[in-house]
Amino acid sequence: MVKILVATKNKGKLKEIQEILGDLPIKLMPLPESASDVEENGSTYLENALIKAKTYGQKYKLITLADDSGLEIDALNGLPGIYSSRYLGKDTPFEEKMKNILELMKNKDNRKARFRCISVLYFPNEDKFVSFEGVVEGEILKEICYGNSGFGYDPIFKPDGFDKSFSELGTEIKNKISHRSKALAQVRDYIENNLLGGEMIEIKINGKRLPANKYVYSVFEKVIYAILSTLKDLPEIETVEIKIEKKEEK
Ligand SMILES: O=P(O)(O)OP(=O)(O)OP(=O)(O)OC[C@H]1O[C@@H](n2cnc3c(O)ncnc32)[C@H](O)[C@@H]1O
Ligand SMILES: [Mg+2]
Repeated sequence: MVKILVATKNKGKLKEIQEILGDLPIKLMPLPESASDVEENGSTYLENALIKAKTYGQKYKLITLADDSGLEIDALNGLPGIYSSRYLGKDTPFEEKMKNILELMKNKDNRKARFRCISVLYFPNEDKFVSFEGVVEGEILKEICYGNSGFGYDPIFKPDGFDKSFSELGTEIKNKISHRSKALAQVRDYIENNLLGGEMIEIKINGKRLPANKYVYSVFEKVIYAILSTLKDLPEIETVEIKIEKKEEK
């Protein structure tokens, strides 16, 4: 089974990634508790996501998924943006960070904001990566609205089209519309098409189905054809069919 290391130290992020990609036939591996911190000193989300993905991917020698994300507030010229984690200090409680933001936003009419997420999938053997972006537009609320879920700045962010904070809306709704879920939808497509084999090959022998995906098929192609050509010549085998199906678009 394909193993993917989820390179985040943020438990809220990890939980969302597990919820969003959990149904894929892959094994998502969290970082060991002992994994050391990395300094996210890049100047873009992509650079920071790559620092995390490469550091842990090379260390643990696994395909690695990392994301760098942030809350961009128009009235604050895009801040905290890529500094979202470090804003007022990395270990400062989020309540304090949010109170500070609400104070700075006190007299601002323009409350437009967005969460942005850049997800990176890194392949240590080839030293290659793919990256995907997701954005959710919304507004900064006038007060902190805690709900039962979410993390970070969720209690002060209201996505467009809803009248509650991300924390109050709950995980199910957040995971359908969030920046992270939009980036991860593309990660999912990439995994399905490139690591799992997007096309299914179906082999029927005497009408009985023997399914295998394109990856299995590509590895065993020659063997399968050799077996099939042998089977074909056996008197008890009536038909041997090979059908390649395109997976339906979601
Ligand atoms: O780097 P890792 O270990 O993944 O965890 P982190 O919390 O440091 O994550 P980032 O470097 O991506 O920093 C993003 C900051 O923005 C916050 N953030 C990211 N996604 C969020 C979300 O979906 N809801 C609320 N806050 C979020 C998060 O709490 C961080 O403070
Ligand atoms: Mg971080």
